[in-house]
Amino acid sequence: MNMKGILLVNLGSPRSTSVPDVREYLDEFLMDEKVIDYRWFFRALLVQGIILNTRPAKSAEAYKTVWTDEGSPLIVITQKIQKKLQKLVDVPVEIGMRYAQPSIEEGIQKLVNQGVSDIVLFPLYPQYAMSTTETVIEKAEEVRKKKFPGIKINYVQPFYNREIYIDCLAESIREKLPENFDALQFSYHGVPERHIFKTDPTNTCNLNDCCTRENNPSHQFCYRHQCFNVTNSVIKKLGLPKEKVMVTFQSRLGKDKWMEPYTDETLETIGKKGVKNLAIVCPAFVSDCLETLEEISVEGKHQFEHGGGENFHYIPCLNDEDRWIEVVKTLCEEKLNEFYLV
Ligand SMILES: C=CC1=C(C)c2cc3[nH]c(cc4nc(cc5[nH]c(cc1n2)c(C)c5CCC(=O)O)C(CCC(=O)O)=C4C)c(C)c3C=C
Ligand SMILES: [Fe+2]
Ligand SMILES: [Fe+2]
Repeated sequence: MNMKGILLVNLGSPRSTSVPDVREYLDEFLMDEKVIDYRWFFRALLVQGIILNTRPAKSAEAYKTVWTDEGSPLIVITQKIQKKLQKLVDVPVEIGMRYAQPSIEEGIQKLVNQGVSDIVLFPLYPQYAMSTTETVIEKAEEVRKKKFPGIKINYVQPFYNREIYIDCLAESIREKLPENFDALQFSYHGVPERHIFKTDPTNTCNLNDCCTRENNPSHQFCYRHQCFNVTNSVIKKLGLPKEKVMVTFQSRLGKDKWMEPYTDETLETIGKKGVKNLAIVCPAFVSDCLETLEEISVEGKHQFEHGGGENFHYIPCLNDEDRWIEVVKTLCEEKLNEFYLV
């Protein structure tokens, strides 16, 4: 029988906080056609001609504020998930990053070296997006065809609507919610609106009410729907009234129209509208990273306080919580078992 293994894939971080390492990372990341979806010439003009002149120095400073002795939080947490999962399953578990190191190719190579030929690859993103799930699968398929034509890869699908995940997220939030809060803000990583239209094979999403309607055919590929779906399912489990909940989108880059409302603008204004005590959670990320630890916990807190808010409470990601590792195990095992059916 073929030997099986698991590859956990996350986004990736720079090798270090030095400006050249951050530049190299941003170059690989932003030159991905699934992230900045312009034609090569215009993408290169924007990324290599403009963004890489100024952004690496700014991002390097931000990375320095979250970096730990062990390295980037995103990588360190992914390694912790790997170690905990390895204790629960009897097949090898490795990690790979979509950008920088350890690469998806390195992760697959480590599994192959242990005799694995049937791989369950888990993109660690709850919601589908062209710039996350889709680019991971495309890259893994490219690597498989070029370097490992004899192996099989079975992909764990976005799990935004899986009850085990929603239960886990809701419980994690419930434990960390402060006693008194005026609002709970769900801040998801944003994407340009164009990305949603581009990946909608049904052409039925208009980024309006349809994203919250039941059974619209575009939901499988609509990041906006999947964010609302997570929010609604979680608040139902928590028994929170809708009036106390906000959904916003963070981390926009460039001049395109990104999904609204924007997290930073919301944080600047809600204090004056009476939200003095705020809890905020970021369910587009399963592990804490630059975008949660710096953009939300530090910058977001300043924005909120600047706009008249008083108590800002950041709720960490699932990271290596035991109940989340159980969810990862279940989702991987479902896909491992599918190999027996083929
Ligand atoms: C056009 C640009 C970007 C799109 C589209 C995008 C989508 C997207 N990203 C994540 C998750 C993460 N992004 C992270 C950092 C980050 N993202 C962008 C740009 C886009 N992301 C940039 C330029 C950066 C780098 C940092 C910076 O300069 O601000 C991270 C953190 C990485 C880390 O090392 O900690 C994550 C995670 C999702 C989920 C997503 C679409 C849904
Ligand atoms: Fe991003
Ligand atoms: Fe939609």
